[in-house]
Amino acid sequence: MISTSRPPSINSVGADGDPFSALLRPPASETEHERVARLQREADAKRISDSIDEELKAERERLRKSKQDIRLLLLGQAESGKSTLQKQFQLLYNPTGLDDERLSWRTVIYFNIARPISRILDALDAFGDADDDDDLSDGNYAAQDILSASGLPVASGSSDIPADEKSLSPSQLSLERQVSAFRSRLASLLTAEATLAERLSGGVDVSGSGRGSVFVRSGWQARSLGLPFGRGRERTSSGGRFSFSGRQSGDNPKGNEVELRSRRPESDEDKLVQEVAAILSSCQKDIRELWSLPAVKKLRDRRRLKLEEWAEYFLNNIERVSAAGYIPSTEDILHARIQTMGVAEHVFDMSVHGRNVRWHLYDVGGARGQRHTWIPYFDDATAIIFLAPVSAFDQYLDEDPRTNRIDDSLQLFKQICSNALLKRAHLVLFLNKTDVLKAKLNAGIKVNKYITSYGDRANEYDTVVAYFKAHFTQVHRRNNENNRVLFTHLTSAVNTKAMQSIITDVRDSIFRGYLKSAALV
Ligand SMILES: Nc1nc2c(ncn2[C@@H]2O[C@H](COP(=O)(O)OP(=O)(O)OP(=O)(O)O)[C@@H](O)[C@H]2O)c(=O)[nH]1
Ligand SMILES: [Mg+2]
Repeated sequence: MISTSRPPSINSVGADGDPFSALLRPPASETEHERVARLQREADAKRISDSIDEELKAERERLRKSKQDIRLLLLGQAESGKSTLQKQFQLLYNPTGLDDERLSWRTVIYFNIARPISRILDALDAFGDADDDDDLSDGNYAAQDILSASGLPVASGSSDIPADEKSLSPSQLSLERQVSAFRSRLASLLTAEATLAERLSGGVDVSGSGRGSVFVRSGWQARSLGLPFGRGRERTSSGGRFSFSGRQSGDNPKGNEVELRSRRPESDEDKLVQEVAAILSSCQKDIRELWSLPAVKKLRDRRRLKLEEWAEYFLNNIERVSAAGYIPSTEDILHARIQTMGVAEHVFDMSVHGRNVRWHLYDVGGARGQRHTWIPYFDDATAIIFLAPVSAFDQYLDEDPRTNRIDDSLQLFKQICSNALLKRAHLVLFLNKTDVLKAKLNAGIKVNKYITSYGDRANEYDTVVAYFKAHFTQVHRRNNENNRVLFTHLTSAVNTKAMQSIITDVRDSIFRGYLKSAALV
């Protein structure tokens, strides 16, 4: 048996020759002045040590609490509507946040107008008024291909219109001359397109972005309001995630928002926006004329020119959007298009059935080149909303023009359903852009022309939606080891009224699952 003696008390160590005690003891020759300095040093060291202990305790508490946070991933291919859905969450849970950003959306909206105008002119140059019946599988891709091969000048400021024709309005000239006249009259807007793109992207060029789309990181709002990137509403957490804050003010001091407002008028970015606003208002009539040109309608009808839904929306609203003093409406912001780069985190504090829970929404970039950035967010995801745009049956990926968008969505959904890291996450599917689907079917676009397996089923909304829904459900069923329930909604992410009730439904079902799993832990 081992016998131990009682350890010496701290007061007795010096006396029994303990070496540590001897080291800690002040020298016998210590003067009064040295003693005061030593005591001061010891007090300082204790204060620092106490504050480190406090920080560690707070960090442990923050981690403990954050484990109880809900983490919701918005996943889906590019253009599926993830950022639009995030805006709907913002409208519901942090509406003032959207107000703060309202003016900065002008940069995006002006870009969303300048880009399609340049595409319309390119398509007119390439195809003119040709009455051929060539029906291409994808007008945009083919048009782009032909355009790049044709080497046509884009956005040229000069024109070779004879002086006596210059006073004529474009509609009074032959189509070729009209296009040339439009290019000349819209030259400053066409030039502004590149400057707006540069301003939005902060000079970051992402390869494979297709059709010259502009990718932005979260925080672009601050940049477009004249703040250096990384200030204002953005912060980078230790994990390198970008985030916007909702209601809470912890890492988003109110002072920054005040600064955002007060600095806005002098910024260079603002000058650019004001210049483009002036250009737009001066060439509004030409834009309207170009947009209502029969040759443009013909190109669209013949699918030689496929404009995205946001391009049509802003061109249809050009009068209002290009009016002096224009301030984007909430609907305009919901329609504005800008590609997400990486992962943007948005934090909302929500009270659900009397319980306060912090929600982290992760809005990811959906283009193929962006998908690798999703993985670090998988292991602690509480829930996923997967968005599949069902209107995209006649579209192909910008990143890979041979892949049909619906096909890509199904492949991606399969990967998400079968991913081991995500197997415990609550799964919600939004079959989105149902309004665009309806419009396409009403315009007579045939599903079976793009998706041969559709066969001779009726080309009407209910049948088409049921067909796509069955495919997604089947993918889920075949990749559902955990017998996880799939919650499906038919959505139009730009429809605020409908979305608010769907979001509330989804929020409640996620919250119920969250409470259930918390009870099991
Ligand atoms: N009409 C209509 N437009 C929609 C709908 N959902 C999204 N959009 C528009 O489609 C465009 C693309 O939507 P985003 O939310 O930016 O797409 P995203 O999934 O975030 O795309 P990435 O950031 O590239 O991954 C925007 O102009 C939206 O306004 C919808 O249901 N109906
Ligand atoms: Mg996005």
